[in-house]
Amino acid sequence: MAKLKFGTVEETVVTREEFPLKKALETLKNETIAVIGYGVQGPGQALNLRDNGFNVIVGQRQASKSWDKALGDGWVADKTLFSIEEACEKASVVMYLLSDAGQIDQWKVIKPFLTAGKLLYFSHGFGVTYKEQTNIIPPKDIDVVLVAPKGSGTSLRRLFVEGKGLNSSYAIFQDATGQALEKALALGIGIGSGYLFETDFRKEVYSDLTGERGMLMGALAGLFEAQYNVLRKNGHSPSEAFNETVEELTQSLMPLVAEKGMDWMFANTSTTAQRGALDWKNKFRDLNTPLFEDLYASVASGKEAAIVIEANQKENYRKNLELELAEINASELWQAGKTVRELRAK
Ligand SMILES: NC(=O)C1=CN([C@@H]2O[C@H](COP(=O)(O)OP(=O)(O)OC[C@H]3O[C@@H](n4cnc5c(N)ncnc54)[C@H](O)[C@@H]3O)[C@@H](O)[C@H]2O)C=CC1
Ligand SMILES: CC(=O)[C@](C)(O)C(=O)O
Ligand SMILES: [Mg+2]
Ligand SMILES: [Mg+2]
Repeated sequence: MAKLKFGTVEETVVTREEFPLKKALETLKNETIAVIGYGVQGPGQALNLRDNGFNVIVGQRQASKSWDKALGDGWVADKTLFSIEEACEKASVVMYLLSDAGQIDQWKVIKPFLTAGKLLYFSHGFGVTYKEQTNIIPPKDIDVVLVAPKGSGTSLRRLFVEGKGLNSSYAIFQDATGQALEKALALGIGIGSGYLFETDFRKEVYSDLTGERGMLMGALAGLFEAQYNVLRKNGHSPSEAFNETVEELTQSLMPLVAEKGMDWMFANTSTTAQRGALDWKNKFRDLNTPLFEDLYASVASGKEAAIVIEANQKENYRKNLELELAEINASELWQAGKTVRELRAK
């Protein structure tokens, strides 16, 4: 495993060069891999494994949208597509990719199939870390590992089809067979990860929940709204407010950050922008640090997990979520975005 310097800190990273697909296939050649759940990660991981030549089947609740999606992707009922129970029975590797709430609900169903020597795989540290709330306590005589793609299952699949890879983190919670690490890395390569970063279950879930509630999704969405509203209140048109809040960020500036970092983005903007942004950066950092501290504490205390679990148990959860998303879509900000996107020159 490669030791790479991140700033001054050395970390373990697994590369496709040292763990090529051939080695991954060899490692798992006697395994039947069942991907349980066909929502967002399920399809991405299952299709990449299938295309990479692994022996993979899908387990999914029948009479559901996800079941139909699996059929549409070429999984065949009673051949490669089964009920959750049947798939778990056939499998030696169970990839538990139901929603985190679904995992709690179905744990009693899959647990009897987790017999000695099998491997249980997660893409999140949620279930195991918050065990007081989830009751997900794996039997002692199985391997328990995690490979968590750092992005949407949709991106995992898209990048794979383009011949690229999405990076993932990996962790070993339990090594009953002595082969847990080898198998976890083989699965990580098999699902189409580019590079694999070492972590543990707790760190994965704390950082992931912080990231998605914070910068990656919650903070981003909230800051968009705040700036857009202020511009609109001061008489700017929707297109102007949208362009200066979202469009320029996604189309021009973030690609520069992705390419070569923040100083590179700054270096490619005007001196006027640079001076002002460098000063305001510190104000935004200092004002938001306490909010991020609150967020991390809420994650670490298990409060965020409790909120998710409770919300997901509500009968009308999906419907309410759709209403919330529809409300965002209907807002002037995102309606303006729709028109602006149509005006992108091809
Ligand atoms: N969405 C993503 O791109 C990412 C997800 N993850 C993790 O991967 C895992 C899977 O997440 P997603 O793909 O987002 O899940 P999802 O929310 O798309 O749901 C996956 C499947 O769970 C099934 N399901 C839900 N509740 C059920 C129940 N009570 N009984 C039976 N089946 C049920 C649904 O039919 C669906 O096929 C989670 O641990 C998540 O945190 C990790 C990285 C990114
Ligand atoms: C896509 C991803 O990595 C997230 C945001 O953490 C998630 O979907 O849970
Ligand atoms: Mg997440
Ligand atoms: Mg994530």
